[in-house]
Amino acid sequence: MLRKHIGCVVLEAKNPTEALDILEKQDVCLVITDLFGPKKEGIDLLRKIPTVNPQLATIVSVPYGDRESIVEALKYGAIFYINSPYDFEEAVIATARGLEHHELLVYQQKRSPKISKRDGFHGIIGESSKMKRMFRILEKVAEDANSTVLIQGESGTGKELVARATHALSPRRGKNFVPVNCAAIPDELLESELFGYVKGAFTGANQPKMGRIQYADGGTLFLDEIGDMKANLQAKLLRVIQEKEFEPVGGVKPVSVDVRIVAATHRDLEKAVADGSFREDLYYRLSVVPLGIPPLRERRSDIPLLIEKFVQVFNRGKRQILRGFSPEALAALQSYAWPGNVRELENLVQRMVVLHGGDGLVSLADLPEKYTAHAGAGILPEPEQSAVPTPDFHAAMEDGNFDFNVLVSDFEDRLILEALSRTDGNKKEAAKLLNLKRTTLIEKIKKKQLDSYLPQRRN
Ligand SMILES: Nc1ncnc2c1ncn2[C@@H]1O[C@H](COP(=O)(O)OP(=O)(O)OP(=O)(O)O)[C@@H](O)[C@H]1O
Repeated sequence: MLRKHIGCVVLEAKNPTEALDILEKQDVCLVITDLFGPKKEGIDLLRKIPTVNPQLATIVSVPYGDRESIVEALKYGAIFYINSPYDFEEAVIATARGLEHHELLVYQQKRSPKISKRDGFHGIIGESSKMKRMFRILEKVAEDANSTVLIQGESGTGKELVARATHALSPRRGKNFVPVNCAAIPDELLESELFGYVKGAFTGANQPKMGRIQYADGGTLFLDEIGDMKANLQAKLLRVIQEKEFEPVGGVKPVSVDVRIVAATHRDLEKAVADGSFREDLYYRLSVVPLGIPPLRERRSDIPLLIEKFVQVFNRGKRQILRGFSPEALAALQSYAWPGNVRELENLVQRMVVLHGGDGLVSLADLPEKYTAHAGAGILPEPEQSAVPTPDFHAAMEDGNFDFNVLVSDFEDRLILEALSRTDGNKKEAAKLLNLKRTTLIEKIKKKQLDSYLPQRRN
C-alpha cells in the first residue's frame, strides 16, 4: 500500500532485533512498528532508534483505544501513532507526515554549524573554547596540503583523531591516510615498514615490498610517537621531507613520493632536541605548523558531551542500554584529573555501559572509588591558556626566510586572536584586554582579515 501510494521503498522486519540490524546497515527514513505483544518490545526498539539514527522518524501502531500504550510510545520518541487495525487513509497520511518530519530533521542537521555538538568536528568532540580554537587552526592547517604538521598532546588526548581530520579536510582526502606507530614497531622492522625493501635486501626478502611511505603517495603519512624514532631513521625521514625521495632498504635507486607528513608525540621534543635524542633540523621541519591538544583536565566542560557521545556509541546494538550519568556522578567526573585523558573516560563509560546497562543511570556510588575521591569539591575551574604561542621564528631562520615584518605581524595576529578567544569574540572586551581602542582593534581585524577565525558571536 505504501509502495503504491507514497512511492517509497519498504523494508520489512519480523522483530526488533531484525529491525535494528536493518537500521544499522541501511539508510532508513521512517519506521512503522507495533509494540510486539504484551512485553512491548516495540518500546525498547523506539528507545534504541535514536542511538542508531537520530534523524529517523517513528510511527507506532497501537490497538484501538489503548491509551496507555499511546502515551508510552510518544514518551519514548514516536512522532505519531496509528490505530490497528489500520485505516488506509490514516496510515498514508501519517507516513507522509513522518517522511516530512524526517526531511526536516536531516535539513536541520545539515544546516547546523560545522562544529555540531553531538558529532563533533570530524568526530572530535569538544565545545570548550580551547577545542574550538584548535578546530579553527586545524581547518586552516589542513587546507594547505603540503605543510608538515606536528600534533602535540598527552597520551589519550585524541592525536590520531586530529591527524585523521587533517587528512579528511585537506585536498589529499581522496588518497590514502597511512598511520604508523613508531613506538609500536620494533626498531629493526620500522625501517623496512616505512621505506620498504628490494628483493634480496636481506635473508628472507624473496619479494620486493612497498613501504608505508610509498603507500601514502599523494595522501598523508601519520607518524605517531615520532619522538621514539631512532637517529638513522630520523635522517632518512628528513630526506623524504626535504627532497621528496628515499631509497628502499637494500636499494640504490631513489623513489619519488609526494606525501604530507603529520607527526604526533606526547614527548617534549624540544627537550629531546636539547638532550640530543632528536635531530634539531628534523624538529624544525616537523614543527612548521604545531598543533597542541589540551589535556582533558584543562577542558572539563567537554566531559558531559564526551560522556553523552560514548554512552551513545557503547549502547549501540545492546539490548540493555544505559541512560546516562546522574548529575552527582557527572560533577565528580568533572573534578577528576584524567591522567589518561579522553581514552580513560571512554574506557570508563564502556565499563559503566556493561555494568549498569538496562535502563540505569550511573550514580555516584556506581563509580570506581578513584573517580569519587574529589566528589563534592565542585567542578574545578579550567586553567587559562598559558602564554600566547610565539611565532615559529626558529623555523624561519633555519629556512633563511626570516622576515621581521611578517613575524611581527604574525605575533600581532596571535595576540588579537587570543584576546578574542578569551572574550568569546567580544571585540570591546578584547580591546580592553589588549589595551587598544575598540576602533583600532576592529580596523586591525579588518585589515588582517581575521574575521574568518573569530568565534561566532554577539557583536
Ligand atoms: N575529542 C574527542 N572526541 C571523541 N573521541 C575522542 C576524543 N579524543 C580522544 N577520543 C577517543 O579517545 C581514544 C584515544 O584517542 P587517540 O588514540 O586519538 O589518542 P592519542 O592522543 O593518539 O593517544 P596516544 O598518544 O596514546 O596514541 C580514541 O578511542 C579516540 O576515539
